[in-house]
Amino acid sequence: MSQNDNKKVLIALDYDDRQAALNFVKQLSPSECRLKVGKEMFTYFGPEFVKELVALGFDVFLDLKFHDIPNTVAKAVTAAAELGVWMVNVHASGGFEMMQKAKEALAKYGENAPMLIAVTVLTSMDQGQLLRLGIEKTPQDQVVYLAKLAQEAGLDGVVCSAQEAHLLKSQLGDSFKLVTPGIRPAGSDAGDQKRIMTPQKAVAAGSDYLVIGRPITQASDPVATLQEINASIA
Ligand SMILES: O=c1ccn([C@@H]2O[C@H](COP(=O)(O)O)[C@@H](O)[C@H]2O)c(=O)[nH]1
Repeated sequence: MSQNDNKKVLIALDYDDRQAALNFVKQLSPSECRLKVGKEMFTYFGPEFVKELVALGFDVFLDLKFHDIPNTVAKAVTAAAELGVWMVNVHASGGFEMMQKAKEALAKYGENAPMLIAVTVLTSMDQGQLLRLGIEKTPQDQVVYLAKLAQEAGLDGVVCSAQEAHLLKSQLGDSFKLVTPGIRPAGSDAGDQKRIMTPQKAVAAGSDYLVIGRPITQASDPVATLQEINASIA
C-alpha cells in the first residue's frame, strides 16, 4: 500500500454515472492523485466499483462515515478492509468505544490495514448549524474536542476543515493525519461548503490530504485542473 505523502489530492468521485466516472479515472495516473468513493457512488454502484478502482492501482478512500453501535461499525470497517481500500472513516460522534472497536477490528490486517480516520464537524457546517444541534462550542472547539477523542481511541487521523489544521497539528502532533474537504481554489464556487480554504493555504496550514470534488470533476478540463492544483502545492 502506497504511503506517498507527496500525493495529497484525494478526488471526490461524486458521479451518478459509473461510465462517466471511469472515463475520467482512466485519464488519471495513480501517481498523481488518490480517489474517494462516497455515499452516492457506493449506493449506486457498490463494492464492485470500489474493487475496480483498487484494481486500477489507485489508493481509495472509502468515505462512508460509519456511525452505528460498536459491533456494527467494527464489522463495517472490516468489510472495507476486505475491499483493499487505503482509508476508511467513521463519525467521531459515534463515540469513543465505537472508534476503539473499529480500530481493534483492523488490527488483524497488520501493515495492510486501511488508515482509520474520524469525521469531526462536517465542512458544510458553521456555528449556526451547530447551535441548531444543541452544540454550543465553536466549530473549532468541537473539532479539537472530537479529534482528541479520536486520537485517544487510537485512530490515525480526522476529517476536519483546513481552517482547523494549524491548531490540530500543534495540539495533536504531526503524525496524526488531517484530511480536509472544503477545498476551493481561488475564485471557485463554495457551493454548500462553509469552512473552506484554497489548496495552497490548506497545505501551508498543515493539511495532509486535500479532498477535492466539484472544483475538479465539474471543471471544463478536470485533468488539467488536477495538474494545476498539484503544481500549486508541489
Ligand atoms: O466534512 C466533510 C466530510 C466529507 N466531505 C465530502 O468531501 C467531498 C467534497 O466535495 P466537494 O465537491 O469538493 O465539495 C464530498 O464527497 C463530501 O461528501 C465533505 O465535503 N465534508
